[in-house]
Amino acid sequence: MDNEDEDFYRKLPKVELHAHLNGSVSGQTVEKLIGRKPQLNVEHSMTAIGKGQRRTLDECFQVFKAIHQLVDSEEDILMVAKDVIREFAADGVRYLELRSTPREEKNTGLTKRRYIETVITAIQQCKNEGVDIDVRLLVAIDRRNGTEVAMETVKLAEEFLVSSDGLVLGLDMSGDPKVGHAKDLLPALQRAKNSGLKLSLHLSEVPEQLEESGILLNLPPDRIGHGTFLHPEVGGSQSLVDKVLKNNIPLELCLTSNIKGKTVPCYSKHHFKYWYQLGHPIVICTDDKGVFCTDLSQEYQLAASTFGLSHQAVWKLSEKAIDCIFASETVKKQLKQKWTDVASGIAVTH
Ligand SMILES: CNc1ncnc2c1ncn2[C@@H]1O[C@H](COP(=O)(O)O)[C@@H](O)[C@H]1O
Ligand SMILES: [Zn+2]
Repeated sequence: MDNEDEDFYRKLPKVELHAHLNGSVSGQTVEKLIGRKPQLNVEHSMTAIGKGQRRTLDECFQVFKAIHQLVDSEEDILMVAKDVIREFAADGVRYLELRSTPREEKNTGLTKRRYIETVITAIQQCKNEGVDIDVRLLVAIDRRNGTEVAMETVKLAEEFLVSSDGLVLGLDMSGDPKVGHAKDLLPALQRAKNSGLKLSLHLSEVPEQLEESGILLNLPPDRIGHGTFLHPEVGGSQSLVDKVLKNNIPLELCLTSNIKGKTVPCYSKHHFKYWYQLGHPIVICTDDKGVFCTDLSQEYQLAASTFGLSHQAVWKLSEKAIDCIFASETVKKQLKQKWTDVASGIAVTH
C-alpha cells in the first residue's frame, strides 16, 4: 500500500460493529498487563497471531485464555477498554459497538455486574476526555456456558438496557462454535429479543451447522457474525441464504480473522464476494484486532485490493455500515452528517 492509499483508509470514517474487547487488546497494552502480572509468565507470542501466521480456531481460543488470565480485575478492564477505544478512534473509527463477556473472578472480587459497569465507565471516561468516537456495548453470551448462564446474562443486559442511557444496546452470542448447541440458548435469546435487546449472533462460523443456523435464523437475529458457511457453495444451503435475504440481516465480515483462524483458505475465497455481489448489507469488521494483529483501515484496504473496489466503492461500504448499527435513528443521522462533512474535506477518487 503506498502512503497516499494508506492515508485514504486511515482518514476514511469507519463503523466497527464486531469487536471483542479482550481480542482487541494491542501489543502495547499486553506489555502493560504483563508488567502488572509478571508471575503469570505470559509472553507476547501467547496473546497474538503475527503476520503470516495461521492457527486453527481451537488454538485461537487458547489465546483468549492467556489474555483472560492477564485481564482479571476492574483495574485491568478499565485500562484495556480505554486503550482499545482510543486505538479504534486513532484508526478513524467514529462509531464502535464493543462486545464483551462479563466474567466473575474470585481472586480479585470481580463480579459480572462490576465487569459491565467498568466497561461503561471506560466508555464514559473516553467521552469526557473528548475521544472522537461514539461507543456502545453489547453484552456477550459465551455459548460454552450453557442455558443458565445465558439466561443470567440476558437478565443483566436487560437491566443495563434500561439504566445505561443507551450505552448497552444488545447481546452477542459467541465462543467456541464447536462447543455446545445454540438450541440450549434459544429461550434466553428469545427473551432478550422480546425485551428489546438487539441480537448479533455468531452463525455458521464453522462448517456443518445447518440445523443450528436454521434455528437461530428463525429468531431472527438483527445481525450475523461471520456467516462463513451459510451459502450452498461452501456446504450451506439456499434456504439459509433465503432466510438471511428475506429478513435483510446484515453480515459482519472479518477477513483476516477468518484467514488466520483457517476457516477460509485465502482472502480471494472469502465470502465477502458472495454477499457483496448480491448487494446484501455487509459490514467489514476486525473481530479481534489485537489477536489477529490488524486494524479496521487494513481490513478495508484488504477487501478493496482483493476484490478490486474503487475508493468510491469503499466509501459507500463504510457509509452503508451506518444503517446496520444498533443505536437509534438519531445517531444514524448524526453519523451520516459526519460522513458527509468528512467527504467534503477529502477527495474521494474513482
Ligand atoms: C475468532 N472467532 C471467534 N469466534 C467466536 N467467539 C469469539 C471469536 N473471537 C472472540 N470470541 C469471543 O470473545 C471472547 C474474548 O473477548 P471477551 O472476553 O468477550 O471480551 C472469547 O473468549 C470468545 O468467547
Ligand atoms: Zn467474533
